[in-house]
Amino acid sequence: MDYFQYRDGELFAEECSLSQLAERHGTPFYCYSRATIERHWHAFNNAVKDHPHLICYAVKANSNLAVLNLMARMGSGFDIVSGGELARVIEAGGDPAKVVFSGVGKSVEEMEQALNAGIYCFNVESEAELERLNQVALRLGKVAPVSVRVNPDVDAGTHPYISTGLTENKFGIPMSQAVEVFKTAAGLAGIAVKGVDCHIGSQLIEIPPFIDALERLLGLIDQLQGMGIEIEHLDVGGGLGVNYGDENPPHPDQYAAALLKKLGDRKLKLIFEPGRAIMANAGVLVTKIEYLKRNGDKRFAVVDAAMNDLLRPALYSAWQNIIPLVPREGQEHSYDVVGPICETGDFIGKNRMLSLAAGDLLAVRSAGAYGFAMASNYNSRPRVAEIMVDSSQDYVVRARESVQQLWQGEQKLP
Ligand SMILES: Cc1ncc(COP(=O)(O)O)c(C=O)c1O
Ligand SMILES: N[C@@H](CCCC[NH3+])C(=O)O
Repeated sequence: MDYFQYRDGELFAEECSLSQLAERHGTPFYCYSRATIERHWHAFNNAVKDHPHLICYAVKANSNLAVLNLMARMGSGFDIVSGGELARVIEAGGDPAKVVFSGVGKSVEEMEQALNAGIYCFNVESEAELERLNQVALRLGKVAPVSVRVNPDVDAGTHPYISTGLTENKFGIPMSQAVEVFKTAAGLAGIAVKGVDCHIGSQLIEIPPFIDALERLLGLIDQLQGMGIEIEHLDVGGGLGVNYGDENPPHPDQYAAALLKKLGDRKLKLIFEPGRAIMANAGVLVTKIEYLKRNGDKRFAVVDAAMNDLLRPALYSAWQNIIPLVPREGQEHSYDVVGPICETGDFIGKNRMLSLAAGDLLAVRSAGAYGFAMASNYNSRPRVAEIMVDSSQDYVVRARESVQQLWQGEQKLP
């Protein structure tokens, strides 16, 4: 079921015409579908409903307060990577007691903030971080709940920029050092060992790398339990991929079934940190064609959205589908869809067969995750509006930035 469908020759988001939204709110804008977000979250949650678990939505994928608030209403937990994300979760009504804190560079201030908020667990990524966390916790008279992120050294088979589970990546503690680090952790008065976690990469479209990682982690957990170090939960990270084109990733049901089978009769609580799988296909970026131009044989559609609004194509050569809001009859040509930014890498899509005219509106699909969240003001471009549709209602969940906001906080010399 796709909540972004053509009706009478026009693309809708749920019960809202995207062209009408463009007329009312201007372009470019992100549009998210509430029903899609909820369906994707429940797909994950239902996939493990018979096993103790917590879905911790990865806030980095899309941290809009309205999105986080929907998660909170469904009872979701959150995976955060900064104090800013923790503040957003709390502001959105999320429960800090369901927050796991990932990331290799937690500052003292972020540790204090998270300890005072009473988060569920710190996903610790190095021995140095463990020592710092211990000291901060002791100073505050608290005990920090900790899971150690282990780097299982498996090849996730994804883009090198979004692979995280190889020894050459900066994330986690190598498997060979894991037992020692757990022993250290168990002996620290400010630390309570709770779990083991990993996250091997993003946009994984096959199950075997997840299972390889899980096997290694279970071996470690069994070894730790044999040493008297009790492990309550296993956090398997995020990373489940989505269809941008024809990837055909496993459904959360298949993914969870494979994990649960491997888990056997172990009583570990399972934590998942999905980001993309919930948000990517719950959003589109709507943009208008400013100009069509030809340089020799090459045709360009110059649109009003750019790499500052959607970075994935420029950063990872990511492919996202581009479709017209109102398809027109007529000759198709191969276009590069490019933005107004002064960078050769500023493209949204290349070699797309489309029938276009200046002024047409296009939707870039699968833009709900790592879209607005990675937006910048490069070329002094105000960040675009974000709209959430809920059936026939639309809500501006983030207003388009004004030009004045661009220099907020800046000062000229006296
Ligand atoms: C620790 C951690 N958890 C969860 C995620 C979310 O990943 P995804 O959006 O691929 O589900 C990421 C990002 O890759 C991550 O680094
Ligand atoms: N931002 C990336 C994913 C990175 C995942 C963060 N750990 C993307 O758009 O695909």
